[in-house]
Amino acid sequence: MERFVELENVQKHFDTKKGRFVALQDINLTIRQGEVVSLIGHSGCGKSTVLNIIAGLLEPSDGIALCNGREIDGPGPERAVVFQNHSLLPWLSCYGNILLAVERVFGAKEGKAQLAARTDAALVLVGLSHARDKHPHEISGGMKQRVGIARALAMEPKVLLMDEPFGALDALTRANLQDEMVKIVDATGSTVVMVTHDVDEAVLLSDRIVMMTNGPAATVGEILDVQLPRPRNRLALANDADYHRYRSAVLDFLYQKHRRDAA
Ligand SMILES: Nc1ncnc2c1ncn2[C@@H]1O[C@H](COP(=O)(O)OP(=O)(O)OP(=O)(O)O)[C@@H](O)[C@H]1O
Repeated sequence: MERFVELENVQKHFDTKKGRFVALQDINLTIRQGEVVSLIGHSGCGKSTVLNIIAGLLEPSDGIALCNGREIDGPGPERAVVFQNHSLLPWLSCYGNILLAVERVFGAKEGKAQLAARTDAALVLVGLSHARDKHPHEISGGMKQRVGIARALAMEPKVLLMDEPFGALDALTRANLQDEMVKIVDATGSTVVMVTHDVDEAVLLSDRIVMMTNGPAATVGEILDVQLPRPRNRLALANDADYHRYRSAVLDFLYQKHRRDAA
């Protein structure tokens, strides 16, 4: 598989009132096309900073970030982001929110019918056709998050970046959405980079789990290859020895090797 996102010796510091704070140091990571990669680590270790560098929302202080062989020099539709809080426009319907993004990306070269077809297809993908005309305040948190995912996918990004996309949801809704995401990833072959705190989510969804050390100067500690066959099924995995082995490896990294006591 082709190298797709590359971080080479990335360092990121922030100049604060108290002086320079080095958040990331020596981050080296290569993500291949079609791969689902999770970033996991304790709070504040720099997961979002890594994601934001790939998104082009933050610039590395040193080193280089590449997408498809080109230096990332700002946000772009090839790298769509889904945040924890859906960030939908409240005055637009579900359909309108997705259409807006679709128009931005494809509006210059496609007609209205094509743009509408893209929008409808995205709603179908996340099972939300029935809610197409509803506004964000009329739907649940899980549905809003699905609209956010549909909006990102409708842009046909080369990489889908997700920052704790299910973090604000209750456990059941989160599980449902994770299951949907498993299917969407299988169906679309998307390249996904996802920040998560949830070990089960990481194992269920990922091809590789990037485990980060604690900051300051956080870096990639270990990378776990998750070789569970796809399609994956939550119930079947509950009794799968390999699943539990992967899960234990992540827990061991977080709570033995890189334990961080509560502040
Ligand atoms: N703009 C900024 N200015 C100063 N420090 C920052 C800034 N952005 C992030 N940091 C610091 O950099 C470190 C990494 O932050 P980041 O948000 O990437 O961590 P995280 O692993 O995503 O955390 P969480 O899991 O709690 O969301 C933290 O110590 C944070 O306080």
